[in-house]
Order: sequence, then C-alpha cells, then structure tokens
Amino acid sequence: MATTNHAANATQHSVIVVMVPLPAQGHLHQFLELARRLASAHNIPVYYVSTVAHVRQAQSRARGWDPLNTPNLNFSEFSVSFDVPPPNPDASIKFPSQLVPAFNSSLQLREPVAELVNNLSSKARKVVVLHDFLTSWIVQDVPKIPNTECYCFHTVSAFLIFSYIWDAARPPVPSEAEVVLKQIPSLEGCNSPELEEFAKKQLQARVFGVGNIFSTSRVIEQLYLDLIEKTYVKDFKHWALGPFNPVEIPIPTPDAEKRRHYSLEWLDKQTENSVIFVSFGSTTSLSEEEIKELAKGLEQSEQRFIWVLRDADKGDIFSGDVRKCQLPEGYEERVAERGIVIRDWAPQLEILGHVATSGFMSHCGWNSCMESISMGVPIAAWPMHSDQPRNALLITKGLKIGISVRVWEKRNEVVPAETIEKVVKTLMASSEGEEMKKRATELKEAVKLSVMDGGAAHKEMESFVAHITR
Ligand SMILES: O=c1ccn([C@@H]2O[C@H](COP(=O)(O)OP(=O)(O)O[C@H]3O[C@H](CO)[C@@H](O)[C@H](O)[C@H]3O)[C@@H](O)[C@H]2O)c(=O)[nH]1
Repeated sequence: MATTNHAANATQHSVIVVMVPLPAQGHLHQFLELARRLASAHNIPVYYVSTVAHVRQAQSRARGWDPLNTPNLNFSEFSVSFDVPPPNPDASIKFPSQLVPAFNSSLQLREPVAELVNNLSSKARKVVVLHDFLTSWIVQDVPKIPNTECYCFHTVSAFLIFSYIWDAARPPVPSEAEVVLKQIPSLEGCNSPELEEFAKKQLQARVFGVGNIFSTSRVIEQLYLDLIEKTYVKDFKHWALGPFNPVEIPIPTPDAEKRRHYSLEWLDKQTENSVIFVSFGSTTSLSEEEIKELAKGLEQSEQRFIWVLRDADKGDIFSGDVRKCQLPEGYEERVAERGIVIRDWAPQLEILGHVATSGFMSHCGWNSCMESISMGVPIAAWPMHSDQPRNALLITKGLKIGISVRVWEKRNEVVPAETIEKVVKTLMASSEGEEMKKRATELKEAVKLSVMDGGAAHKEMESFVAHITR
C-alpha cells in the first residue's frame, strides 16, 4: 500500500487534527473547507486522509485556493484496490452503482489511519479526529489510542438527522416542525441495498466521540438543531459550522478572468434574474426518456437556462466508457438564443451567484441546497436518492424557498415535459416564484451576516476551536 505519510515530519504540537472524509465529491468541499479554516485561520496542523483518487479530487477541486500551498495542511493518501462499474441511468433506484464499490474500497484505510493517528499522538498533546458518519468503520480503532478525541462530521442537513430521530421515536416538537415532519417520505427507494449494507456496517462500528459537527447554519436550521440537541445526552456537544461554501463570489484575478468558464460569459449577456440553472450534482444520471422530457419542458417554458447534462461524475473513481447523453435532434441549435447545455464540470457556485441567475432546478444534494441558499436562489426540487427527498421537503415546505418538480411519491413515473414547463414558469415568472425568491434573499442576507465577525457561524467556529484546543 503506497502512502504519502507526513507524520514523520510533524514537530511537537499542542493539537493536531486528522480528517477522514468519505471519498465522495458531495462530502469533499465541506471537509476540505473545514481543513483550510483550521489550518490557515487557526494555525492548527491538519492531516486530510483518504484514498489516492479522492485526495487528487480534493486537490484539484478546492475553490479559489491552493491546497498544496497551504501551510499546516498535509495530505496523506493511501492506494486502495477496487473495481468500479459505470453508472446505470436506467436503474430503478437512482442511487449510483459506482459509489458503493468506491466507499467499500475506503474500508482498507482502517489500518493506515490507526497507524497515522498513533504516530501523531506521540507528537502532540491531543489528536482530534474528524470523521464522516460513513467512515465510522475506518476510525473505530482510534478511541483506543491515547490522547485522541473523535468528532462526527455530518455533511447533511440537521433536518435529515432529526428526521431519523423522528422516525424512530416521535418526540414532541413545536407545531412549526410537526407540520413538516408529518410529511417526511419513507426511506423506501432512497438507497440501494449495497449502500444500506455499507451504512449498517458504519452504525455497528459507530464511535461515540465528543461531539457532532453539522454542515449547516443556525440561521437556516436553528429549529432542527435545537431538537437534535434536546435528544442527545447533556455533555455531548454540537456545532453548526456551515456554510462551507463561500458566501460571496470573489472578483476573479486577471489570470482567473482569462480562464473564466464560457457559461459565465454567456450569463454576463443575460438580463438580471432571467436564467434558471439546471444541474443534478455529481452522482446521478438521467435516463434517455427523462432527458427527452426535460429538454422539451425547458424549451416549452420559454425561459432562459443553463443545463448541465453529463453522466454521473467520473471523479476519477471509475474508468471505462461513459455514455454521451443524447438530446433531441437539432435541440441545441433551436434553443441557442435562450439556453446552453454544459457537458462538463460546471462552475456551480459562480453560476448561482451571478446576477442573471434566479432559479435552480436541483436534485437537492445538501451542498447544492446550501449553495443556493447562500446565493439567494430558490429551487425547483428534483430529488433522486439518499437524503435528497427529505432535503426537498425542507426546501419546499420547511423553508418555503422552492417548489417540487419530481414528486417523490411518483418517483416511478418519468416527469412529463408539461410538469417541467409549469414548474419552471412558476419559479421564474409568477408571484408565487417571487415570494420564494424574496424568502431566499432574506436567508442569503442572514447567512452573509452570520459569517462576519461576531455573527452566529463565526462564533460557532470560535467555540469549536476553543473546545478542541482546550
Ligand atoms: O458540474 C458540477 C456539479 C457539481 N458541482 C459541485 O459539486 C457539489 C455537489 O454536491 P451535492 O449538491 O451535495 O450533490 P452530490 O454530489 O450528489 O452529493 C452527495 O453528497 C451530499 C452531501 O452528503 C448529499 O446531500 C447528496 O445527496 C449526495 O448525492 C456541489 O458543491 C456543486 O457545486 C459543481 O461545482 N459542478
């Protein structure tokens, strides 16, 4: 097993942080951004540990900063063996087939992680291990190592975590939460049996650490964070350290300006609040029939759009031929005046933050939700799997900043073009849509304030750092 192990170079430190993310794009930005904050703003040495493929992905997908040139941030990469099938867009459960083999391969990190932490623990007063719930199995030996402390980093919404508690125990909740929780969809159809099996393994190896970190903000999910806090034992700590995405789009340097994505230049030419961005994250693919209906629906809506249409993220995790999604003949030429189709990785945050963008058709992956809220963009919800159906409920019924396109109960039917057309028009060109936009803008302003000196998110980070370095 080849490793780039920096532990040998570590000098004596008070506290060292080791991060063990799940090797998946959706979990990457959050872990990486927390690593950056701890290493740069708080001067704590951080070790970001994962498979070779995931570390490469992390190094190339940091937003606007150079992870390789960040003092205090070290990458420990371990090569693992695995074989990953390509995505299957026609699968009845949309959970991507290529992911679980990649997750399973990460189980091989158990020994190297224990070895690394063991090594570091002799060089520091304390080693703090921040792990994903889905990497519990990897870190299960850590509590036996002296001078260590474990924290679970949830890269999902607080609403989702509380929805599991609600499923299991129906604790009393305020009416405002009850109205929403009563509508939570069952978990049927959310995960593949392979993922269920993987998650069960994590639950069995669960490490009962010191606290939870949530990838959310108190200004968005205070209601559900309070409910979670009430159900845990008293001295277990909780921090909401999000958002982990930038809340402002930085002005590009002259160099970055030259490399600016063509979709942003296209947006520059559109009028304010006129474009809907359509993208379904990094893990799922649409079937040919869904693509056909979506193409038709967008065209019939007569709204401007940017549509990211590619197969699930290659993300360096699987090799082999990738299907090229087919659009109806002559489609791109026909809609050229109004829309563009991106076949590659898109600069999602910049697109959402552009003044011309005012709607987002999204699968409701949690990063996409947080990014959309941070940029004040209401959502047309098209959930596909995992936490997405429940996130969609939070967005549409809890925060009231969105509308459903793919209704979860009708997930076995292809969403027809007429529904897509209607939803896009409602979001982009109706008083109902304007209301959603207004609420999304209010949330955006609150999030912006929260990350400033003295704001809720800022204070929360200070409290977390004070706790781990105590
Ligand atoms: O062309 C693209 C596609 C994606 N992204 C970014 O990739 C991330 C995608 O994350 P997310 O919206 O959460 O979707 P997934 O990649 O599908 O995330 C997985 O992980 C999330 C966090 O646990 C879960 O909420 C999702 O359900 C799960 O599918 C976001 O930061 C996007 O900005 C881009 O920048 N460009």
